[in-house]
Amino acid sequence: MDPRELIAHFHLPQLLSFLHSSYSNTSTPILGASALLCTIILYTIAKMFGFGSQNEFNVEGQTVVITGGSDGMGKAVALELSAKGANVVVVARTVSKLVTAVDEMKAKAANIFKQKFHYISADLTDPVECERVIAEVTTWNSGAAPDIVWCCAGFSRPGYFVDVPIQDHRQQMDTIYWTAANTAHATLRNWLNPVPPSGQMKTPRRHLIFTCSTLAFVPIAGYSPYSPAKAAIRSLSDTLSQEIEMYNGAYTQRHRSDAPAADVKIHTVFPMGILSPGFDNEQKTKPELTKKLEEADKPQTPSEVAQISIRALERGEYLITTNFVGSVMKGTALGPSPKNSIVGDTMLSWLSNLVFLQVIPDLRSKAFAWGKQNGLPGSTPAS
Ligand SMILES: NC(=O)C1=CN([C@@H]2O[C@H](COP(=O)(O)OP(=O)(O)OC[C@H]3O[C@@H](n4cnc5c(N)ncnc54)[C@H](OP(=O)(O)O)[C@@H]3O)[C@@H](O)[C@H]2O)C=CC1
Ligand SMILES: CCCCCCCCCCCCCCCC(=O)[C@@H](N)CO
Repeated sequence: MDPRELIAHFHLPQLLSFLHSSYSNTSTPILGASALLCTIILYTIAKMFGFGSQNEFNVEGQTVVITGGSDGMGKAVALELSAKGANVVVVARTVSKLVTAVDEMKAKAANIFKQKFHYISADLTDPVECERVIAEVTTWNSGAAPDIVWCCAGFSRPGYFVDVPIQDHRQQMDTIYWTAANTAHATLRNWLNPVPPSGQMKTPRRHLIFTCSTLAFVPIAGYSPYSPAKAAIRSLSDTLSQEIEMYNGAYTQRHRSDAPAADVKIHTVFPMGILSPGFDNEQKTKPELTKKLEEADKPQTPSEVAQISIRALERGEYLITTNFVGSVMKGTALGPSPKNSIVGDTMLSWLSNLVFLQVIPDLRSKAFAWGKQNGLPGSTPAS
């Protein structure tokens, strides 16, 4: 509903008299507790919609590196950030797609005279290539390190565990986990390099962003080559979000001892299905059972996913989901990860844990019924 409509239907005097009549017989402690509860809920809702908070992800004039920036979600992120005034470098292997992405970014730029765009072709499964990318970006950026690095490279090769050749499982770990870990390693080695007090300049907070999948939270049969690599990224993200605090603590003392050049924040985005070239490709090998189990997913366009993720970064979120089902999947697996909001995330996890009491047995029984009905994959079904 349009918020203006809501306001139009809102009659304050009636509401006040209703509240007065319902509370006139209530004791003071109950009134106090209710007021406190309402305040907490309103505060949480206001926070969730970003009211009253400043932009935690201002990209105007910043230099951003996006791996996998030539296609799908990565390219959509590149276009959004270009429209917001960022300088953008896209990194992937295929040059032709990179050239197109740069042309599209130029067309979307907020101010083409101020912003600059670049591409680097690299296979990020190779850590040496990741070091080269960060060095090349720094040279291109007049000697300054990038301000934001967003790891989007990766694709999914679904299939049943035993049917997928073991080298394909290893390759998924390379393209999903290692492209992200190599990029993070090269980036953080650059960002966290100690700078003496005399060399410190006013540098805005830097952001390292991983792109995961809600499959890192919830298992779905047919994704065994992919989900473990995404779960590993989530674990890396959680560990780094703690480890980085040591550097951020040292940064507060930069006036008197060696410290990194800037404060650093880690984030991870967990999309559901994205209608990308990668998605079209994975549909070709995806088992029918997997398609059935992920029926609750209504894939989003790359630009929707990019816009929703950027808005969440602007609110300063850490683990980011892009729709309701994704949030429920996160809620059941939140565990020890840092929260975006203590009240909101705690309530979400209670709700999700109740929902998942039913969801996991349901997914398993669907798999069982599938085998009973269709037999082994590739074999002739019983008549
Ligand atoms: N599509 C989906 O349904 C979902 C995707 N995700 C994740 O979101 C991210 C984006 O996915 P999607 O939009 O589908 O992307 P696409 O598959 O459409 O594009 C993938 C991008 O990554 C690049 N890339 C792949 N391998 C490498 C490599 N070894 N080195 C450098 N670049 C590489 C590709 O370029 P090139 O091949 O030229 O190198 C391309 O730019 C991925 O991490 C994916 O796992 C998460 C949830 C759902
Ligand atoms: C109310 C809550 C109910 C929850 C039900 C759970 C249903 C599971 C949906 C699984 C969706 C998986 C999308 C991942 C996409 C992805 O990462 C791949 N396309 C790889 O690229």
